[in-house]
Amino acid sequence: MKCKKEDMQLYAVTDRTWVGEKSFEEQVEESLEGGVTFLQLREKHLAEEEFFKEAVKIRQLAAKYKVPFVINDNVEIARKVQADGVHLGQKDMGLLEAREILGPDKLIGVSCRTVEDARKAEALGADYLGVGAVFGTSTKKDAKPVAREELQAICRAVSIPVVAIGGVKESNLMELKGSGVSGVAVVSGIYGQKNIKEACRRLRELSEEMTARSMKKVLSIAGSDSSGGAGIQADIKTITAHGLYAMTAITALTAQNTTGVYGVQNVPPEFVAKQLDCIFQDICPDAVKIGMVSDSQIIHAIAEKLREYEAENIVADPVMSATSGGTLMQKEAEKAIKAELFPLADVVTPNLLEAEILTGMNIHTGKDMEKAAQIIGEGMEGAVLLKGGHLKETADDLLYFEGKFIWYPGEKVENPNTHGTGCTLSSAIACNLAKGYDVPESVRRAKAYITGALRAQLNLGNGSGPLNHMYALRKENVENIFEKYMKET
Ligand SMILES: Nc1ncnc2c1ncn2[C@@H]1O[C@H](COP(=O)(O)OP(=O)(O)O)[C@@H](O)[C@H]1O
Ligand SMILES: Cc1ncc(COP(=O)(O)O)c(N)n1
Ligand SMILES: [Mg+2]
Repeated sequence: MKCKKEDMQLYAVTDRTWVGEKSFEEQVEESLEGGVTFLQLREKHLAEEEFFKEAVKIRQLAAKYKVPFVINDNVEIARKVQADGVHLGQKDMGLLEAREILGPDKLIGVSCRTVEDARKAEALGADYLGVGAVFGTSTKKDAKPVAREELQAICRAVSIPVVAIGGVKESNLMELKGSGVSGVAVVSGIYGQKNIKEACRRLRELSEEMTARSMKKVLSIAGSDSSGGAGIQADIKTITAHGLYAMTAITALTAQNTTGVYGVQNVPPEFVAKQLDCIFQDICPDAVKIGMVSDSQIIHAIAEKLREYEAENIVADPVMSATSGGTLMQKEAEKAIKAELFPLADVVTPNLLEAEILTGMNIHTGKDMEKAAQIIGEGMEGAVLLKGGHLKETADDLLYFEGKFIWYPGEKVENPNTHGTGCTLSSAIACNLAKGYDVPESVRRAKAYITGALRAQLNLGNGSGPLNHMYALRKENVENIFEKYMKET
């Protein structure tokens, strides 16, 4: 399909009614900055020559933001400025004629209001449909709203993307949930607003929520911790607390609690690979965190699959032992993790003890940490985060990123319950990478999250207990949210 459903998320239709202090181009650029995903230039009264000049400028802007750009009605201008396509209303030039002029590769969008028209347009080769008006609109006063049932039926009848148009604004956008549309087309809700960029940001967020495409997915490849504080369980809680969707590939079962590790059962490497096939062939993750991987065959299987599926945003935590002291990685696996997983990672997150083993040096001072991070980073394109949780006075972490050192100073929280801190930190970094933050910002945000989870002072079990992953959702907040939900449903 030439036109992706995601492109329809926030489809802006220009209107020069509100040109004043800001020029038309400034307004369009602001909307692109705010997150518009598709741009239609709509001019009703410009002379041909001016329309052409303007279209050239707007086309460049759209290209700068890598957003598809179409012209309303005017196929000739679309051809001359080499726009990505054209949008045809019911009374505009016919689809076949436009296709003849523009060729097979350009996008042609068609306005329609009924299932019959929608089917016809798809059969004639339309790339997407604009259906409306879905609400009463100030732009087209005579446009009678299309009933929700009809909109739903249209979305079911065609396989090309459908964008809802007509009177869409922040206050009514969510009413389109469940209708099957791929996004919304907005005119005055964008260009009639004082702060266009902010309006677009909010509309985009709402539209993503409406189409339920907004949830990023994070995969944890790690071991299960029966006590729920580290490993897979810590990762699922962390990912969920970040508002994201958690998936898992389990590498080992551990029988452990806050006092120790009492047994480990590794999962056969082929079965780790099988879990990864199932994940990547269906719900492809936006980021991957790797935790406990106890032998080199499992490591090899993981590396192979991550390469095969070209996984992105990989955080590798070289877990060697539990806070309580139990061994979680066999000695022979140390080399494999360095050789096979580190080169694939965007960030690796050793603690001080792991860094000593990986480098063979003793680490006591900040300078030692810098030297160790540099050594670990050799032969890797990604960054090294050397965690300072085991320092005596502070909890300063060090990031070695693109040849530079970035320190994240951290106060040492008085809390003996640190089971799962490393797991939690690495999955929080993966969450932030999935959300689109760069590595230094992802680390900053993850560090803030872990500090809050330690400050919450949860105290469970007889040994070094787990963190409160849910601390940001205080009890009263959760209850309020739930109460509100119960009233609404
Ligand atoms: N007592 C503490 N106070 C504040 N931050 C801590 C404390 N213990 C650990 N951290 C932080 O938790 C994260 C995990 O670090 P660390 O405990 O060293 O890893 P690991 O769990 O792998 O041993 C780091 O950001 C570290 O600074
Ligand atoms: C299954 C499993 N994976 C990892 C850890 C390390 O935990 P930490 O986050 O304290 O380093 C653990 N204890 N158990
Ligand atoms: Mg650790």
